[in-house]
Amino acid sequence: MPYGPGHGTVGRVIDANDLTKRYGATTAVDRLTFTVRPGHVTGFLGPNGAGKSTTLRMILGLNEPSGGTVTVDGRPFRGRPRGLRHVGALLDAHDVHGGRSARSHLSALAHSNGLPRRRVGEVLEEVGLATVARRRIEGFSLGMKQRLGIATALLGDLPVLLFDEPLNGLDPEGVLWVRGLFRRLAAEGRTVLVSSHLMREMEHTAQQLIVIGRGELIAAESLAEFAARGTRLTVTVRTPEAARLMSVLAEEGAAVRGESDGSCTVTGMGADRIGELAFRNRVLLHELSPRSASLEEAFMGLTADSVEYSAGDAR
Ligand SMILES: Nc1ncnc2c1ncn2[C@@H]1O[C@H](COP(=O)(O)OP(=O)(O)OP(=O)(O)O)[C@@H](O)[C@H]1O
Repeated sequence: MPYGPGHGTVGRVIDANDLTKRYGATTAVDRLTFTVRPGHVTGFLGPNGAGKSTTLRMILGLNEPSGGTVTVDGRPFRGRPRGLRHVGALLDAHDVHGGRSARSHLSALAHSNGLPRRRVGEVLEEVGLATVARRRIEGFSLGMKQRLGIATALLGDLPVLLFDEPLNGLDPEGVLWVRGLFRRLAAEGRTVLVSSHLMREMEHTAQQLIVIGRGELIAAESLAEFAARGTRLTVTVRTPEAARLMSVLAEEGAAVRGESDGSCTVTGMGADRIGELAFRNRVLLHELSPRSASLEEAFMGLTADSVEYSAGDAR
């Protein structure tokens, strides 16, 4: 897709300041402050109900903040939604008229937003729906609807793009395609904000992260910074003398957990020190493997207190 220097390089920043949204007694978004910059993909992460969609809707001006501000291009919300001429967005892939074809859906949007007709063909090609463009949308799979939603977001060829859970329903090939697309859009100098409730989806998609839980900011940093802060080293140890090793390590301040497969998981102590203590206490080791917690584990650890519904909840 053409996106030349004529579009300029300023005015692609999303700035939220103390952004708040209340629905009666529910605070969906709670004094969120963050900045989303152009040039890389920013993942907007949080468990279900964390307030991601509400935040995206406020960025678009579809919901009015109860407090604070959010600006795109320095312009605050002024009571009028930002249409397809200002910010490209995929909010809900199901929110389309099923009786229409993909082409007529996009043509109607292009017409009502004053966008050139040629964009319809271009975005259909871009998202891989050109060959099914005349089929009714109601026969589309969720993956095809996601592609159509992405086409809608791209229609205006805009510098700021928002995608709410765009990877939902895509097959592995579709996920790879969408990752490549987002990276290219960001490399072209656009601001790309992508929401998800799964770290494993963002791990290979985003370079920057904004993590929220129960409407509050938990982290706003690069993926590398998040990984360094959130992951903690554990060591897997196998020994025929587990009980003795556990007491030796516990005495030295490490936390040791026995696993169902007979191994021990040690936290709070490096593999070197564990090996040294085992040697000194003549404990035979069969395995000593350092292991970093996955980003998914780090994300779940950081948001554990803010999950609305978790396994085991009697709701
Ligand atoms: N129109 C509304 N009226 C009342 N409560 C709402 C409304 N919209 C959202 N909420 C509440 O606000 C909170 C945040 O919802 P939101 O949809 O923004 O979260 P989310 O992070 O996008 O979650 P999900 O991934 O499940 O869509 C939830 O507790 C939700 O029930």
